[in-house]
Amino acid sequence: MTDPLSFALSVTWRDGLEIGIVALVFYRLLAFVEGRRALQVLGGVVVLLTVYGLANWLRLTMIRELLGLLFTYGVFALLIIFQPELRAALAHIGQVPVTKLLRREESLGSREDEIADAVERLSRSGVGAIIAIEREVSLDEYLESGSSLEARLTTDLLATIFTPYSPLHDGAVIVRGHQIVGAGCILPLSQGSVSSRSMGTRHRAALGLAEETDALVIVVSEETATISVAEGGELRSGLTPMQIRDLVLGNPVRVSERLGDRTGEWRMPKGTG
Ligand SMILES: Nc1ncnc2c1ncn2[C@@H]1O[C@H](COP(=O)(O)OP(=O)(O)OP(=O)(O)O)[C@@H](O)[C@H]1O
Repeated sequence: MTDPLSFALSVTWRDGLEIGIVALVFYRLLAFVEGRRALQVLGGVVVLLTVYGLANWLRLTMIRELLGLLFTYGVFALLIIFQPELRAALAHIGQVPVTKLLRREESLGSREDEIADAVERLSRSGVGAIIAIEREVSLDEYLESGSSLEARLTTDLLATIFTPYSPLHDGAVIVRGHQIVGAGCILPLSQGSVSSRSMGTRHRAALGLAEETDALVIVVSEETATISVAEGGELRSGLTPMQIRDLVLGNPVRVSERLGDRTGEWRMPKGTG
């Protein structure tokens, strides 16, 4: 048996590098699934693995065999269930920093001000809107459902797009950097269990995108003029344009009313429906 000293001396820089890389991959993986439904399923898998380990240890052969079968076929089921998350994760990996640098816009205006002003204007005039701001995970697949644009992001343009009867007012606007790259886009509806039958599709779509990607999704309610934000699988309501500005900048914001939570249960802002 090797003693601890000779073991420590046998550790090379390659071992350190490998441990570092594996730790980083696990950390990024956990950070990615945090707040998504994958985390809940991961919890279920851990419970089943524990039961399997116990059954193995206690030699409960029938339970062990049954769980073995479940794991064999469960892999295929998980691949189908988590197809959107896997796609998002692969897209995330594919976005190497070089392509990100190339994408940075040449002129850096204050997009947070343009968006906050637009949200304020839309809310004041009771015009419904949904604005998805792309972050690390590409929103290209959702652009396909709407109209592609290459327009500089301005308050006026955002307000114009969502004006009722405008051809592009239905659906979401997608913002990438300082550009509006899509309008009239259809977002995935949240899979969360429905606790309010009056829940509207606009808020459900915002939460759906926030469950599948790391996008910041801003919603202005047509019915209540409430400003909400879906982010990291959570929907928060009752925000001010100033708070929207901070969130676009990436600053944390304290919000009193949380409508959605990480269990997938959520309800609509008071007074809707
Ligand atoms: N999947 C979707 N992706 C993007 N936008 C959507 C989607 N589904 C609905 N919408 C938008 O939401 C509008 C319908 O909103 P609805 O009244 O059902 O939702 P809501 O959450 O109650 O919002 P509001 O409070 O503004 O009424 C549609 O006209 C469309 O513009």
